[in-house]
Amino acid sequence: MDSDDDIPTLIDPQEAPSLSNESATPSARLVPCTILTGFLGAGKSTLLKRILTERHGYRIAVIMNEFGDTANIEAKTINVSSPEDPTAEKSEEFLELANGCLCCSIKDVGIAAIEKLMERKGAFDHILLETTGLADPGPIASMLWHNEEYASGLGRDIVLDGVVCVVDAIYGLQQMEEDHSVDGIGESLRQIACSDVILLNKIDLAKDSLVDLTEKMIRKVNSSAPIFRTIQGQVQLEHILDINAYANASQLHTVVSAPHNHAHTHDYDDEGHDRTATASTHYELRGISSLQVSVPTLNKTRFDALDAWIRSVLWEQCLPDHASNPEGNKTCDLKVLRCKGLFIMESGEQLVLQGVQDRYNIAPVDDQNITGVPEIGKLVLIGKGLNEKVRQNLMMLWE
Ligand SMILES: Nc1nc2c(ncn2[C@@H]2O[C@H](COP(=O)(O)OP(=O)(O)OP(=O)(O)O)[C@@H](O)[C@H]2O)c(=O)[nH]1
Repeated sequence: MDSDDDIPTLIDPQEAPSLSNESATPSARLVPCTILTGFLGAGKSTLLKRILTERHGYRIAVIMNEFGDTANIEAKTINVSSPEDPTAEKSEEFLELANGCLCCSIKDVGIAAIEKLMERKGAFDHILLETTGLADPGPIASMLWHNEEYASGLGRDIVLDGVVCVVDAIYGLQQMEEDHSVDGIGESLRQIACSDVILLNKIDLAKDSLVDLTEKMIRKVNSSAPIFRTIQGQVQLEHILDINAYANASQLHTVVSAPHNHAHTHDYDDEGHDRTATASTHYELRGISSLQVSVPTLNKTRFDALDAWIRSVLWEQCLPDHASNPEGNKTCDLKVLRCKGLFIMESGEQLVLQGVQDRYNIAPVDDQNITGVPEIGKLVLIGKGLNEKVRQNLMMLWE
C-alpha cells in the first residue's frame, strides 16, 4: 500500500472472515483492545499496514489516535485519506479493507469514541489502538483496563488485551540512554515499562551486537515482557493479539517455572551473565528499573501483609513502616508504572496480580492452558525508585 493507486477495495464488513468469537452471542462477546506504542519511526505503521492488508482472518479495527500535526503524516503513511474520499479532511475517517479490517482515525480515544465506532461499523474481533502522539501509554491502559467497571453501552464490551511496544533496533538504545525528563522517566522508557510485548524491529539494519545490547537494555527496564526480534514488524499475530495480558499469568509462569526455556525471558547482568534464575534481581536505567522478587508460599496473614505493602507502594508511593523502615525514615519517592505478580497460597490456589499506574487487581488464576503449580511466586515491579531498599523492605514481610 505505497501509493494512492493501492488503496484497497471497500467491502461489506458483514462478509469479512472472523476467527474468534464466531459462535459467541453478542451479549457474551468482549472485544479485546491492544494498545500499540513505540518510538518515533520504530515501525508501528509498518506493522499496522501489514495487519490491514494481510489475509489473517481477523476482523480488526485499527484506530489511530492523532494529535495536531501528526494527523496528516499518519493519514498519508497509512493511506487512510484519498483524493476521492470526501470525508478525508474530517476528524473521523473510516476505510474498510479487503481483508475485513477497518482503519480509522479518531481524535479522542476515550471509551465513548470507540463505542461510537462500534455502533457505526459493527463489532470487531479486535481493536488495535495506536497511541502515536501520546507519549505515555499508561493512562490509556489504565482507562481501558478499568473500563469494564465504568463503561455503559457497547463500551462495556471492550476489554484491554495488552500493550505492544515497537523498539527501533538501530536507534532504540540511544533513545533509551538519552531519555531524560523532569521526573526521570522519559517517553521511551515509559513505553517499554508499560508494555506486555516488545517488538525489537529493524534487526536487518542493525549489527547483531547492537541488537543484543538493545535487548539487554530493554530487559533492564522491563524484566517480564517477551521480546520478539522482527523485520518489517513480521511477527505472528498470536504473539501480539489475544494475549490477555491483564487477566492471565502465563508470562510469569514461564519465567518462574521454566527460566531457561525461552530466550525472551533471560536477564543479564553488566558482564552479560544470565541472572534470570536468581531469587531477586534489580536493574536501573535512568531512574527507571525493574525489580523482581521471589515470593514464598503465602498464608492468609502473609498475603494480607503483602497486599498492604502493595497498597502503600502504589497508592502512597511509600515503603510501609516496619523494622527496616522506621517512621521518620520513610522512603516516599516511589513510582510504579506497572506491576505483575503470581502468588502461591498454602492451599495451592494461585493468584495473579496485575497493576497499571496506581490501579491493581489480585484474582485467582484462570489460565486454561497452564498445568502444574510453580514452586514459588513472584512479584515484578517496574518504575522509579525501586532499589535494593525496596526489595529488602518487601522481603521483611516473610523473613
Ligand atoms: N529496513 C527496515 N526498514 C523498516 C523496518 N520497519 C520499518 N521500516 C521502515 O522504517 C521507516 C519508519 O517506519 P514506520 O512504520 O513509519 O515507523 P513508525 O513507528 O510508524 O513511525 P512514526 O509514526 O513516525 O512514529 C519506514 O520507511 C519503514 O519502511 C524494518 O524492519 N527494516
